[in-house]
Amino acid sequence: MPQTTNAKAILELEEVTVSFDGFKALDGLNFRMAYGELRFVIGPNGAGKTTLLDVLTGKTRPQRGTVLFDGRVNVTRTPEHELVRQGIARKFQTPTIFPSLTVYENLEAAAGFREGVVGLMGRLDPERQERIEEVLELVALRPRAAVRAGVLAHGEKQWLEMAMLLVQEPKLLLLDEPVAGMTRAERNRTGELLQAIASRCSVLVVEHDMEFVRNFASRVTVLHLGRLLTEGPVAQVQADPRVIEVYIGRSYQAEIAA
Ligand SMILES: Nc1ncnc2c1ncn2[C@@H]1O[C@H](COP(=O)(O)OP(=O)(O)OP(=O)(O)O)[C@@H](O)[C@H]1O
Repeated sequence: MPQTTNAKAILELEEVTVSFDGFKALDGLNFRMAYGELRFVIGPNGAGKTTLLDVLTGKTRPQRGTVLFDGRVNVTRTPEHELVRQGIARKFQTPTIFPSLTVYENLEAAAGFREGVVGLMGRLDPERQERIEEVLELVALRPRAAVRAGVLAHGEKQWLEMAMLLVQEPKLLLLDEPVAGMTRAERNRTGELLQAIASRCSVLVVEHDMEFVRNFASRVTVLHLGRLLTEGPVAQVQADPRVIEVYIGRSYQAEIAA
């Protein structure tokens, strides 16, 4: 019943407040995301973007507000490892791959990880092998499957790490500045990849690179001072005077109008 599924939110935050010694990194934040969305979150430095990701993974616990994942998981009261098990995956900027293992072995290790199976020593069942094959295809790393991960290019390492998260079949993938340090070609490939990934799971991307956001985002959320400033299609958000205002003095010409 796709209609029902689409209507349901993968994420629902209500009035979420996170204070650090009285300073509100998130200040009554309301945020909703539907299943299958590729959502970009932008905002000036200190807007609360990283704090939002920290709340979603259970790393930071809000003082106020509710966070509901998948219509049933009370995020603020669930241990971090349980949130991973429930399907929230986060990719940090620095890849955490095993450099001395091949691309395929990295994926085997990741595929075995979720169920506590020792993927490196034993054989994976056919279902997991099939999942690895599928994901290799998706991230276009099939030709590199036998290559040691340590020698991959920067972009390829990032895609491998995304693939390692995808073989664990998350419901929600959180990405923190996925294109930082990438070449233009790598950024374009990553944009296409994120759109493809969104057909398998919901994706929330925190991003600074405005050109990338313009090229690949459909729906954008703008945070400012720990609150939701505005939200909507990328063109509408870019033209919003409030968004222009908060970016002025922060290289607006370079970041937004380039
Ligand atoms: N552990 C902490 N202790 C104290 N203050 C913190 C802590 N974590 C974040 N902050 C503050 O909360 C505010 C929001 O930080 P956050 O990192 O979420 O912003 P951001 O939007 O991710 O910014 P950036 O784009 O610079 O990464 C900042 O002013 C930051 O200094």
